[in-house]
Amino acid sequence: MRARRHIGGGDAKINTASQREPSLSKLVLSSESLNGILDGKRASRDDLLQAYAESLDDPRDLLGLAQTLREKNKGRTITFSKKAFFNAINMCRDTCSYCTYRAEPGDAKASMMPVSRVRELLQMAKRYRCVEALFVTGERPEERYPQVRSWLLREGFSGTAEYLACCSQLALDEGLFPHTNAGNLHADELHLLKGTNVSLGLMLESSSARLAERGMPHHQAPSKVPAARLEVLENAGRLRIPMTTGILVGIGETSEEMIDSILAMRSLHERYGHIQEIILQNFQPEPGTAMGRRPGAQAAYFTRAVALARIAMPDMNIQVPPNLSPDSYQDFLLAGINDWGGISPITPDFVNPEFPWPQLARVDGLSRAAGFELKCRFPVYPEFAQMVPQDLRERMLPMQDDCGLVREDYWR
Ligand SMILES: O=c1nc2n(C[C@H](O)[C@H](O)[C@H](O)CO)c3cc(O)ccc3cc-2c(=O)[nH]1
Ligand SMILES: C[C@H]1O[C@@H](n2cnc3c(N)ncnc32)[C@H](O)[C@@H]1O
Ligand code: MET
Ligand code: SF4
Repeated sequence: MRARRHIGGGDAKINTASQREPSLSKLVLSSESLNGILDGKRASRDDLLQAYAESLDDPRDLLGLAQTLREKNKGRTITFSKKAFFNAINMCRDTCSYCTYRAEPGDAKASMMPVSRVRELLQMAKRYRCVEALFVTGERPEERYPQVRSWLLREGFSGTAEYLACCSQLALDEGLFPHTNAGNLHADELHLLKGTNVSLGLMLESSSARLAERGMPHHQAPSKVPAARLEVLENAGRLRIPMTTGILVGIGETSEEMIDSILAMRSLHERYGHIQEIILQNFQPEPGTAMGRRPGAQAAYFTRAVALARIAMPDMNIQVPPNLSPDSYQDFLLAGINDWGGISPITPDFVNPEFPWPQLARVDGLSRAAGFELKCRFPVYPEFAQMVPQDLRERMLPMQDDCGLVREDYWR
């Protein structure tokens, strides 16, 4: 027997959305398991597999439930981070077949940012009233390239982590808040960076070891073996570091593997309580890479992945970057997201350089038209700020509003 239930009928809070999605105001969930989740039951693996399978015929229940859970837990706020992207060192020990970020020493796009250039860009970022300094590097570049090691030594550092700690301190001194994603780091490196970063990032990408097999995207990327990524994320949990993680959708995983990846992130958070947000990144083929002629993640599949993440983790912060879906990103507001991630007024997305950031005014307008209020957050979400060292937290106070977000008069 299938349970039927009406939710949200006549509820003023979903009026705007129902203008875009007329079915929502009289949402009927036709499966018993979805109704249970709506009532607060934790979604099981079978629930998610079934919800996905049923959504192939008609996605409305899946999306309706995701949107309702989002509203219940996150209200009508959509956040973003006003950031500058520091392409710190883009040489990399690994080679992922989707990646156009990595460079060989001597390439025109090779980057090793001297501390002096980092400081200049920080000052410009501050003039544009950015809040976040996002530091990104390849995977342990000095282990593969002697040129990188000797450059680091000339700059006065024994390795990439030490260099990043110095860059992060500079960011704090210029009034920005660092968030570093340098790939897999050892526990002592995580500990070092916790001292200067309000959060760290490490994409799980996928929990499927199959993707590291011959002919698959992570075959030449030992750091992307799921056990290795999960170990770093666990170490970060033991160190109580607010972590951003996420998955890359559409790189050859099955829908079952995509669901297992979502569950792997949920399990980490249930054990350590430190996953502050989950990024769902849709694969976009980049010219010149091994996967450059593959199709990008299919929009309908990706949207289901977003909704499943919300259903698996009703109160998680869930992010989709707007630049990778330039014509349709506003649709993800109705699939359960509550964050747009970093948007930069001054630097490109070095990972997907073909995809410029949208203008803030446009993101603001589209969010508002869908019934959501755009707010600027720090690279650490308010509910995770208590995990941040006291001295860093104090630096946030003057820029902070009553909710722990960035004051309007600072960023607008
Ligand atoms: O908030 C984050 N966003 C991260 N992002 C998202 C990024 O800011 C953009 O939203 C996407 O690159 C959009 O293309 C990354 C994007 C990359 O392409 C590569 C690495 C990252 C890493 C992070 C990260 O650690 N934290
Ligand atoms: C920094 C993050 O960027 C993502 N990433 C790397 N290459 C691509 C691509 N072609 N399309 C989308 N995301 C990508 C990965 O998830 C990586 O972890
Ligand atoms: N190399 C790191 C990773 O893949 C971070 C940057 S990827 C462009 O996790
Ligand atoms: S995605 Fe990260 S690990 Fe993979 S090749 Fe690019 S820089 Fe290296």
